[in-house]
Amino acid sequence: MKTILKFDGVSKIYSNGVHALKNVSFEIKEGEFVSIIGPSGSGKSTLLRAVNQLITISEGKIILDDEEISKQKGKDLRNQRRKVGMIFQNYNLVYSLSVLQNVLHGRLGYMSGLNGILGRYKEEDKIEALNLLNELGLKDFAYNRAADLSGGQKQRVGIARAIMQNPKILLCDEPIASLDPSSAKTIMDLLKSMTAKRNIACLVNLHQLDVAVNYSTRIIGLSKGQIMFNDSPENLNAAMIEKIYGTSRENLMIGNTQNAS
Ligand SMILES: Nc1ncnc2c1ncn2[C@@H]1O[C@H](COP(=O)(O)OP(=O)(O)OP(=O)(O)O)[C@@H](O)[C@H]1O
Repeated sequence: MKTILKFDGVSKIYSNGVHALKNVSFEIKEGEFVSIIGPSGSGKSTLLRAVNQLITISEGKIILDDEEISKQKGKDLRNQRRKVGMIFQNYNLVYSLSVLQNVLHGRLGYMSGLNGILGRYKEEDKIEALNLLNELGLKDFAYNRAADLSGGQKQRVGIARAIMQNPKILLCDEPIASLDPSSAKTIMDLLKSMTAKRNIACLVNLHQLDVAVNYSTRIIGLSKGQIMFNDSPENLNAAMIEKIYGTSRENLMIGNTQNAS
């Protein structure tokens, strides 16, 4: 399997002096589903935002699909960013627009500025967007305003928009943090199945340890900006959990630990 993302000795020091990432190195291969866990402030969001240069790293290299994105600028950076789909905790939809228009926004990075502003999408893009909405159980909502949907449905639109971008990797920043447990399961199941089917890698920030264990092919555990663990979920034992969170498993809200389907 091809490596799609590589962090090589990456550090990030914010202007206030906080050392949010310390010499972080790891690789993600095509089709992998990798969760990043760790206590609040351990650097999970910083790591995710570094991937497509939403923040500039202080040291090291980030290689995305064989090119060093941490050195790229302008058009090259824009082209690289097309390979990275994003899923947000708060969905980041345009609520005044229809569900279909929101999904089509996934194609904006491939269009000229004028065509994008005027919403001149290709017919094949519209067909693909409708097919994706069908796959996600939202076809009947295609012409509703995004504002009318429930949280779980909004996140499904977020997934459709990200996949519409034809990415090599999806970055998901706490994708289920705003959802009830049932919608959260639906979203995790969809994220896993839709990315596996398309061989898209998934890098997911999670606060829910049980979810990370149930869904991931690999878990990266961060503590104070450093990688403490980078292995399969089966190897995440109680001692390691304590090392990552600085507290025992009993003191964490874990939830149920049944395997995901
Ligand atoms: N823009 C910023 N400027 C200065 N410091 C920042 C900035 N963003 C994050 N930090 C600091 O960097 C450290 C890591 O933050 P980060 O948000 O990456 O952690 P996190 O693991 O995602 O936390 P949480 O789980 O609470 O979202 C924290 O100490 C945070 O206060």
